[in-house]
Amino acid sequence: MSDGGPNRGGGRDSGGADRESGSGSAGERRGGRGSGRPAQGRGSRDRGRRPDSQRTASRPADRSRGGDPARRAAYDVLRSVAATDAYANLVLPPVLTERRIRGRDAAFATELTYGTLRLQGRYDAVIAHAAQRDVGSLDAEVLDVLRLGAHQLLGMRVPGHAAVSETVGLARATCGTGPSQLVNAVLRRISERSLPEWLDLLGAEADDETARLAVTQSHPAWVVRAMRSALARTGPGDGDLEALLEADNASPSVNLVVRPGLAGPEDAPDAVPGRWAPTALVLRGGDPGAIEAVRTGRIGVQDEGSQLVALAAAAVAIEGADHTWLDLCAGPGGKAALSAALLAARAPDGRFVANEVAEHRARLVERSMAAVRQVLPGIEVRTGDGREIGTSEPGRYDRVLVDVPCTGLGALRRRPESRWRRSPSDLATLGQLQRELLTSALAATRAGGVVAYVTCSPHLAETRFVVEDVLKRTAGATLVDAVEVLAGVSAEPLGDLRGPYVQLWPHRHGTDAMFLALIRA
Ligand SMILES: C[S@@+](CC[C@H](N)C(=O)[O-])C[C@H]1O[C@@H](n2cnc3c(N)ncnc32)[C@H](O)[C@@H]1O
Repeated sequence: MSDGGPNRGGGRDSGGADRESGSGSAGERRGGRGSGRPAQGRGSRDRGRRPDSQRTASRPADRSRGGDPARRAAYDVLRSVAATDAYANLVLPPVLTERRIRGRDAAFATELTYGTLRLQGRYDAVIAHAAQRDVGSLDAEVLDVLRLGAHQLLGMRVPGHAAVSETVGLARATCGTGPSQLVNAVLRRISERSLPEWLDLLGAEADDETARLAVTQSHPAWVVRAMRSALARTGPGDGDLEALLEADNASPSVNLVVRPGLAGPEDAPDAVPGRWAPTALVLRGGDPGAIEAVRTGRIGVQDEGSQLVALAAAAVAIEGADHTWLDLCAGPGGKAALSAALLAARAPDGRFVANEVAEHRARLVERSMAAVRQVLPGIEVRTGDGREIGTSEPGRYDRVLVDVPCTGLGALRRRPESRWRRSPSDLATLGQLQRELLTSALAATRAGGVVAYVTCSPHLAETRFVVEDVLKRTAGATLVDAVEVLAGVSAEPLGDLRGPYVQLWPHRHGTDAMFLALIRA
């Protein structure tokens, strides 16, 4: 649960803005829990304390007429996400900039937007109960307003009276007076129970354990089942399934990667060393864009799990030449930049090809690689279909990274809406593409070279099933124990990993759920 920020009754700093790379509100990370009940006295006291410099430029009367700017921004982003399939982390920052919503108001809007999206499944069940009707029968606009109100009441430290009255004001401004009365009635009913009381109630009504976890932890049931199966196959079993789902609902910290040969930890003085990857830093707060080394690309923003798999891909021993590397699916370029910097340290005259099928993402790769070119001139960024490289350049590369397009179920913390957009049918389409890309990667690798197959999904259909299928059809290819290789690059033992595959987890390692298989061609 998160702090509300000033004028929202919490009165504590709710931290910096969330972003794809994962900063998020410090309030949520602190894990404090409000009562979820009205707290009028606390709210009015805190309103008086709010420094002027932190206020959004609107008077209370304006806020109750039109909804306050932070709540309005969150509402508009939710509407865009629903209506245009937009990504919240791309839509929100420009909205905040254009409307000059800054500081703690920006942090409030960010937490309200991302928290509401992540916990939408939970809140829809609460709303259905309180409204005594199916949420599908509500207008989409009204439902979004109710979700925002539910998150303020049950997921943030906003006093009940402020959450209800400000959200009713928002409903009046966006949906009209009639719907605002419904919003008022439903939010008042929601505010009568605390979050634990609601979770007990919803859990008790669920048909089975999967349904209970799906509704209380706000994940589609098919994702709960997939996570259970994946946990059961990796290390200590699935006893911590609920902890995983909870971790998916929290904002991740911002991880930085110090690109070898380009920068050092002293270039990010507000960060502390990461736990596992020697290249990783964890930002203690603030905007990574304010760091000069980040702006110039010597340091990047990258999940520590992504760093670990790139480090392991570069570390696995190969005999003979080791200077021609390929990243088959490079966009937006985080792993390519780290890998190319590692190649530069080993072979400054080495050649690194970063391939990406989407032109706009290839431009992002170009940008990620700009600073690395200083230490590795032999970088080529290409736009093309990775499935063709195995045929056009057979046996050309010493090392190939194939970080395939996937459902992204391992990065749900960073993509608040993605769990509601994916469906099991995506697995069939992606599975075929993943097999073709891995087959091409193996064909592009010389005998004795190595392919690193990576996903940011733990779904078995995207991880070991793909690898095992392709291996059956590829003569001479053999698995290398990726757990052993990773142990050689990690600063600390990663615990109970079961080889030959590596599967990282948000709740066990604090990383995205990255999967790694190392295959010798
Ligand atoms: C998981 S992302 C890669 C992330 C990247 N390795 C990084 O660390 O920044 C997968 C990428 O594969 C690209 N892709 C999808 N189909 C492809 C294909 N047939 N050939 C090459 N790239 C493809 C997608 O556009 C996407 O940018």
